[in-house]
Amino acid sequence: MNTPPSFTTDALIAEDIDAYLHRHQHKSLLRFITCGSVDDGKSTLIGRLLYDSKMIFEDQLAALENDSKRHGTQGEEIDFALLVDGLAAEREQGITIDVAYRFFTTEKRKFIVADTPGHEQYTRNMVTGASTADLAVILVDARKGVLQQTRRHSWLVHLLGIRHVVLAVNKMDLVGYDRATFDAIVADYRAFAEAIGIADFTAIPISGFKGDNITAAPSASTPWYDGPALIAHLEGVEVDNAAAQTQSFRMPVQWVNRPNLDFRGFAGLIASGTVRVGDPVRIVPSGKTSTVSRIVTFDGDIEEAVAGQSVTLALADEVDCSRGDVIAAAGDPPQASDQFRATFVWMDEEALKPGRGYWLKLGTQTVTATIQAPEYEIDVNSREHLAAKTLGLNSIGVAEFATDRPITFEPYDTNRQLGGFILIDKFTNATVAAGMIAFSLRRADNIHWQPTAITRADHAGMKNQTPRVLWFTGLSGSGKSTIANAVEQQLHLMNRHTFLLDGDNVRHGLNRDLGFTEADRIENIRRVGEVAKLMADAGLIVLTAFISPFRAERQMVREMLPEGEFIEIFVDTPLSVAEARDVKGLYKKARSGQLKNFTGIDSPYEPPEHPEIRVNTVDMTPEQAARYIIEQIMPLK
Ligand SMILES: Nc1ncnc2c1ncn2[C@@H]1O[C@H](COP(=O)(O)OS(=O)(=O)O)[C@@H](OP(=O)(O)O)[C@H]1O
Ligand SMILES: Nc1ncnc2c1ncn2[C@@H]1O[C@H](COP(=O)(O)OP(=O)(O)O)[C@@H](O)[C@H]1O
Repeated sequence: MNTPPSFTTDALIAEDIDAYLHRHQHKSLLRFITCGSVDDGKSTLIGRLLYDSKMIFEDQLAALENDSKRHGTQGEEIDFALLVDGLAAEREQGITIDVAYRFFTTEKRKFIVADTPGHEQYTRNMVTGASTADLAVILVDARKGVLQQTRRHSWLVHLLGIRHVVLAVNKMDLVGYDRATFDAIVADYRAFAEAIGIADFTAIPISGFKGDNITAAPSASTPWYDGPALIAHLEGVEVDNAAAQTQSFRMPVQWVNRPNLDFRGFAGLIASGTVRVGDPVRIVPSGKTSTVSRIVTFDGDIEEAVAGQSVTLALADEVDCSRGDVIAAAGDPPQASDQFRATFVWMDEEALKPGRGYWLKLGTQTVTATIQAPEYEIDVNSREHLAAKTLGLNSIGVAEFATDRPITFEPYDTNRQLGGFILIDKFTNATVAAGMIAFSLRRADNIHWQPTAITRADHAGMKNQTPRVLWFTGLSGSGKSTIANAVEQQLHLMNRHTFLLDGDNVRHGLNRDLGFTEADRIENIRRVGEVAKLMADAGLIVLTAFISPFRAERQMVREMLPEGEFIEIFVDTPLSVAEARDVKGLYKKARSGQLKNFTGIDSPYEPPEHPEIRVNTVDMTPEQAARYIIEQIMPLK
């Protein structure tokens, strides 16, 4: 029989508070998640863990006893599920809908458990809970065995890099503690686990409700079971950074610590490996090398530090290194690339927009990333690959990513911290996806930025002007082309070197493969932005006349250019006026349903919030509007 683990008692708090706190501070921490369906008894199990570890305060306990009598499903006994299903809304629905983090502790270890919902739609919450966990407890109802949901959760757990899995076969009391039932479920799960690459798992027959094999094993009802109790297993499982410590040294720089002129250090959390004073290191992506001269911590200098420690490194040489860089073992640095392939989970109500720029955060790095249309979506139930043009809420897919500057990373399989990222919508600031990098694309490794001898300043200087991009935006028929034409003519008369890129014309050549879906419009503007940038690099004053209906893409082009070079001109013509003009008869077609996705009718237009210039074509003639614009942009030099 395994020795039952001893939970912390409150006695020590009263006797010697310092000893109590010291003991708690120096215990290791295990983060784990529980996955299971609403009825698998997950909340009851967590409630029991909290209850048995005495981490519930007295008043909460009293409330629990009251609540159990009122709402509980367990008669006069305490309903542990109520402890966990804290939210009123959840109680009403009878399901757990968000990730709840609970803390408890035993004599040997501290625990943070993320309770993730089992409900079909909530992949997002599950991913959130799993992203920081070292272990997953997958609950199965002994009466039902391995279900679709068990398989889905197990696959996600594996995908997210959790390498320790406990299969908790719950409600054994309801199957008469039958060994054959338990063995059959374990055999069934083993076959599945092997197929998806879960190398090993620990199966434990339990009853969260009755308490069997939770704190002591074997329980009197399962004399045939010779494994550990759940708590003993959680206390003993080796998840300290053993693996991370054997890998090569990497530390993403969080900030540069410069308290005075004599000291400059780079602070961060060591993601993997070991670093010693005197070690040669390389800074990625710059590639500069140096040697560690000091390792400074809160408690003074140390000779050696390992994965999981927060330290400040001082280097022997004055090298450029700032937030977002990674300091790594000189002989085995991680890669830096601006194109890679990744698996990602979409977590926003609004679907992925291929081609749009999102903030990508990886460790301490933040860059702009654009995502191509997914190569495929993965059916989380069957793991089949499905064709997909985008990803919606809770979908998982694989796609190629491109970033505006190289980021330093490692494949997620090797290093969760340097391979995992999130995507953030630039306008709403919502976290819209979580992803795992698979590998850098070879084409990114083989394409290098070629420095040219004649710079953009040389080009502009030769033309004796400052490059600009005059970006006209507005509804179809608002007057973009007419006014842009008039502006170009006037600039031409002033001996400026200009070029006008017009929507209709570009769509006949460079962009003739694009239509008017959201994704095509995003790609249209991306390409036009790139061309406008090249022309500005050549020293030209570029005028563009595209509807460019989305703020995000206009912002993307703005960010591609040096500050002040992008001038957004909003041709602010009301829809009714543009429609009345109907130069090309397109509004008529759109209204009659012959033309789909027409801007302003059944496709959105997002007006600029802070355009540099706004022209009102109701009050101004095209010539007046053009003159007004010229006045605004003068002196152009
Ligand atoms: N569905 C639909 N919606 C909007 N516009 C349509 C559509 N179908 C064809 N056209 C014609 O294409 C011109 C707009 O192309 P753009 O490249 O400026 O559009 S976008 O910026 O990609 O949204 C636009 O030209 P302008 O009238 O000069 O704006 C239209 O003539
Ligand atoms: N004040 C004005 N500014 C611009 N265009 C005007 C104005 N008043 C009338 N128009 C007419 O509106 C139409 C605008 O068409 P166009 O310039 O092709 O718009 P867009 O390029 O935005 O689709 C033209 O026929 C133009 O003569």
